[in-house]
Amino acid sequence: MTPETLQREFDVIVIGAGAVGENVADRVVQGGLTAVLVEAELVGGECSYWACMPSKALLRPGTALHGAQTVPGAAEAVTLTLDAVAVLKRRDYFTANWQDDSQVKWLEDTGIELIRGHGWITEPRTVEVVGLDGNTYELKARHAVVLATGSTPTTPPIDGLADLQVWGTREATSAKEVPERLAVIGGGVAGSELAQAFARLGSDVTLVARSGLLGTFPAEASKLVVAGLRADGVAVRLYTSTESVRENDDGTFTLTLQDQTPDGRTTVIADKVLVSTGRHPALEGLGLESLGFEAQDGQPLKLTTDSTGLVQGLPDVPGTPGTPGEDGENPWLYAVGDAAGRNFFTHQGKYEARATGDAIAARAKGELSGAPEAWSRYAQTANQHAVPNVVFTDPELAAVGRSVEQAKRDGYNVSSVELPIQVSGSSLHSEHYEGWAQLVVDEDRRVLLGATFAGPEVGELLHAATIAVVGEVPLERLWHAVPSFPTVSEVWLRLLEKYGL
Ligand SMILES: Cc1cc2nc3c(=O)[nH]c(=O)nc-3n(C[C@H](O)[C@H](O)[C@H](O)COP(=O)(O)OP(=O)(O)OC[C@H]3O[C@@H](n4cnc5c(N)ncnc54)[C@H](O)[C@@H]3O)c2cc1C
Ligand SMILES: NC(=O)c1ccc[n+]([C@@H]2O[C@H](COP(=O)([O-])OP(=O)(O)OC[C@H]3O[C@@H](n4cnc5c(N)ncnc54)[C@H](O)[C@@H]3O)[C@@H](O)[C@H]2O)c1
Repeated sequence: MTPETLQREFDVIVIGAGAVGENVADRVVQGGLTAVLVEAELVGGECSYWACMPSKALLRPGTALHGAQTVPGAAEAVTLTLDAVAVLKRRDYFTANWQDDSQVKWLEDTGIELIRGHGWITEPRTVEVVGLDGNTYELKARHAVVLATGSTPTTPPIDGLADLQVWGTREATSAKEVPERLAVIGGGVAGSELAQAFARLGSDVTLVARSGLLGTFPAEASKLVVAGLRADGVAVRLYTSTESVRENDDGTFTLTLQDQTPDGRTTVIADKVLVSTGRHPALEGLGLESLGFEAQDGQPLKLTTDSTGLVQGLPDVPGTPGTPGEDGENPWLYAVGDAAGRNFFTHQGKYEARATGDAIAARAKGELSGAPEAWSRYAQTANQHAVPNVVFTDPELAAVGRSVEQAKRDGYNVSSVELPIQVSGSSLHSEHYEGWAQLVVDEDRRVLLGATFAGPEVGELLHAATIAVVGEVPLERLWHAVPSFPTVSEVWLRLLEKYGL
């Protein structure tokens, strides 16, 4: 067939069909508008195929086995090692073998149109797509264009690295074999989770972190994860920088590391190197320069959005229809999820998507003008107060809201209360259960600003804290939320008692 140029018009164009883009499109269609999703790869995006789902599928069997190994009676009944082939097979199931048919079916059922190809903005409210079918699409949006393009790994400036075929998180989460020796560069969430997953699958893992591990968490919490990784045989190298990476003749890699010891330089040899040193919004090649946005100081381009996801600072081009006036009327460009650069979590991106989709529909119907009220369905207010975050290592880390330091920086009159988790529920859970919990309190209002938990399976404790933070539940009322006996949640009671209630 001869390639064609096809012109189409929709109420809303969403570029990027990850979990976040899908949710924006869903909400605008529920709001009575038409929507098209433009997707260059797989519908479902990073989370479904190369991030959350496969990484958790790789981790869960190890956590289940370790759980059984730490409970007398069960320990005697289980073997000591995972069946790596079966684990990889289960991971393949959770990624649907990297096929997006079921997600495409959901789009069809929901009334969302899909155009496969790379899209970019050519002028206000106009997106061009080079379709994977060979056609070119010129799309016009009556109401909004939404950037839900996700994020891109940030490559660290390590000598030699740029020339080598190393793993990023995509290669690690979709690995077909377990490497004998794996070196992980980056002590953040992805590095910690994947180091443990591969160690438990049988790799000899070295994890190199230039500072502490999981440095956004309180040290008492992250040190439990360091201990957990070391117990699994991971060589955790903290406060160590990677000077260079070289490929050897036999296809292995040599990392030269610098630590803080006097003659602090060592080498590590690995069969695979995983680089997991953070991500930045995927905003390149989207035509944003044509709208006047430019990257600053050699850093990747970053956008600023308001509480509805509306991109701020869109230059007003006189005489161009569809550009916002100085008072912000006629808004049309939004960014959500990883592309918005605020949080890099699927759940929070989907939350942003729901608010943005509803705001677009409400603005189109004249039901919303200007900025929405905080905590209304159109505002991403939780982004400022209560972003939940679980690290799925074993033990897990779970946090929501402000840390003590953040709360002080934001001008709150802060106190905190901390405890090791030692309740009947934790001792029943497993032998030698080790955990730690912290509440961060706004002393002026006597409400929670944040909470952190560390320990086996504490991720499931987090939502109670999220509700308390979002609900601004006074501590005196929280006292009446009685945790069941004998659950690990009894740590809430101990924390409130220690606080003085
Ligand atoms: C290893 C790993 C594990 C993770 N685990 C978790 C977890 O357990 N829990 C959690 O909450 N978060 C987790 N995350 C983060 C989570 O994956 C992201 O926050 C989430 O995927 C962001 O969703 P998104 O829709 O914004 O972007 P994406 O999922 O990246 O989707 C963006 C889509 O846009 C498409 N696209 C980009 N540019 C264009 C273009 N110009 N034209 C057409 N299409 C385009 C891409 O192909 C992609 O499909 C993890 C991340 C990693 C790396
Ligand atoms: N469970 C989850 O929710 C989950 C799991 C994995 C990833 N994610 C998300 O994906 C994103 C990417 O994960 P990530 O672990 O790559 O990012 P991250 O920001 O969590 O960690 C990056 C780490 O790399 C280190 N680093 C940065 N530059 C470096 C350099 N030049 N040399 C050595 N170390 C360097 C940082 O100090 C940091 O510890 C995160 O923002 C996270 O939100 C979430």
